[in-house]
Amino acid sequence: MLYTQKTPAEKRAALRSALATGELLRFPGAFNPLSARLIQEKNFEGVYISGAVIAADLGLPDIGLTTLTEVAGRAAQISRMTDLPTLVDADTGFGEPMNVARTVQSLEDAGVAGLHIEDQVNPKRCGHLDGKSVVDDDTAIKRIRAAADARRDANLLIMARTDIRAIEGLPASIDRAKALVDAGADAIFPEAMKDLSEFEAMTNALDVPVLANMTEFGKSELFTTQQLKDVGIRIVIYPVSLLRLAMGAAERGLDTLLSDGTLQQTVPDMQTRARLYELLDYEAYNTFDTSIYNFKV
Ligand SMILES: C[C@](O)(C(=O)O)[C@H](CC(=O)O)C(=O)O
Ligand SMILES: [Mg+2]
Repeated sequence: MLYTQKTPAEKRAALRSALATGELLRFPGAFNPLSARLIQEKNFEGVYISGAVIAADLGLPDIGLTTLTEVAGRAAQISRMTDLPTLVDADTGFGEPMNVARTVQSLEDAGVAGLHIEDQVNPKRCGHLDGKSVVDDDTAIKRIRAAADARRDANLLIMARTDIRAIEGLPASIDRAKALVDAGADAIFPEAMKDLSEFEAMTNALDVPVLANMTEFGKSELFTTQQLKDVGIRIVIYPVSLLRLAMGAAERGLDTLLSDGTLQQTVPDMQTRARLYELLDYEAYNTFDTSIYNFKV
């Protein structure tokens, strides 16, 4: 009832131990707090909180327009709806290294289990678009060092994302990832890898967990969990997928309403009232309420 039964510290410790097993952890992106509950019910290992989704939700392109306050607020709403560990997209960290430190503490307060900070210059853009640029080694390292130093819970996962692959190629991307691990990154998110062999080169070169981004309509093919596991990937995100599915269904529904004048035909595609109430745990609230009114004096 209400929300998660686990503290952020417990979820962070759980993520650390799950990563230590060497299994592949699947993190679909929640597009709202309720969808995080769905992800948990379906037994995924974690919930991703996408910057692109937060921006899109506000009607904004994903070019660094959202603020730390907005991202931390959404991260808190989503994290408190699930017992699963959450991983949040902190973009470029919202400023200089000092700002990165504040970002880390704000997101830690929001209850996330981990976050990633990327090496793009501001204004950043979606990692799967062309025309990105990245900062130099020194700046990228300072961001990660500031992030690692700022956390108060040693289990908060600091993941470094590098966007350098699309600009300077795979070897540069491996060098950058190694430098970011030396700077204190607990895990690496190599953005826009071209194929499976590139993911494999990355996992072979590093001693820390590597994330694969299975975003649709991007630069990487949509590999299966088995394929990713076989090349040593330890976390996979489906950042925008649930939003795309929901918005696709919403658009088709609106078209049906326009053409038919009723949504009758679309009802079988809808989540039922019963299923919604189940996800919301209505029953528990009922019981709670009844127990109050059954109180005998
Ligand atoms: C992972 C990502 O950073 C996100 O914000 O979800 C995006 C996803 C996308 O735009 O498809 C990304 O840059 O890959
Ligand atoms: Mg993003």
